[in-house]
Amino acid sequence: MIEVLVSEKLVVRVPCAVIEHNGKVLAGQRSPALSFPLKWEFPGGKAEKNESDEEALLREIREELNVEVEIIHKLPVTSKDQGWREIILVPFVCRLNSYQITLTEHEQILWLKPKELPSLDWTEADLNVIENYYEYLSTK
Ligand SMILES: Nc1nc2c([nH]c(=O)n2[C@@H]2O[C@H](COP(=O)(O)OP(=O)(O)OP(=O)(O)O)[C@@H](O)[C@H]2O)c(=O)[nH]1
Repeated sequence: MIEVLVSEKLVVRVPCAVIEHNGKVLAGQRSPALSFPLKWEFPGGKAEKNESDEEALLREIREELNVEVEIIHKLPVTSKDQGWREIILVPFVCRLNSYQITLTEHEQILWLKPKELPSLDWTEADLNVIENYYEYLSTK
């Protein structure tokens, strides 16, 4: 009999923020020292145990950008199989509540008009987020 070992895949839930300000959206470039070096992403990060998506998002944004944001809309959850793990992105459209951004993790940030977003080299999972954001904008 052939035995097949089916290992459980790690599933990582990552709330992230599409932060709007003055008609533009914030994109963050990952550090060259991290996984997916220099790829662009929406700021956020892995939720900790017993933390809601919203709590994790607000904490990550404080940690990464040192600003407060307000959640205004939840976009559809999107997932990406990365081989050894599955990333579940939980995106929220947010507005900035404080304006002095201090970067603690990202290489750089850019403020782009929504239509300019596809010009960057995003992590694969984010392409769905951008599509869903456009869908949201079209219904506003
Ligand atoms: N914050 C954020 N993470 C994203 C996005 N898209 C995407 O694939 N990810 C992935 O989700 C994971 C989020 O992890 P994290 O921000 O908490 O910490 P990290 O970079 O050290 O993670 P890692 O070392 O596990 O890859 C990263 O692997 C990141 O590449 C996104 O738009 N925003």
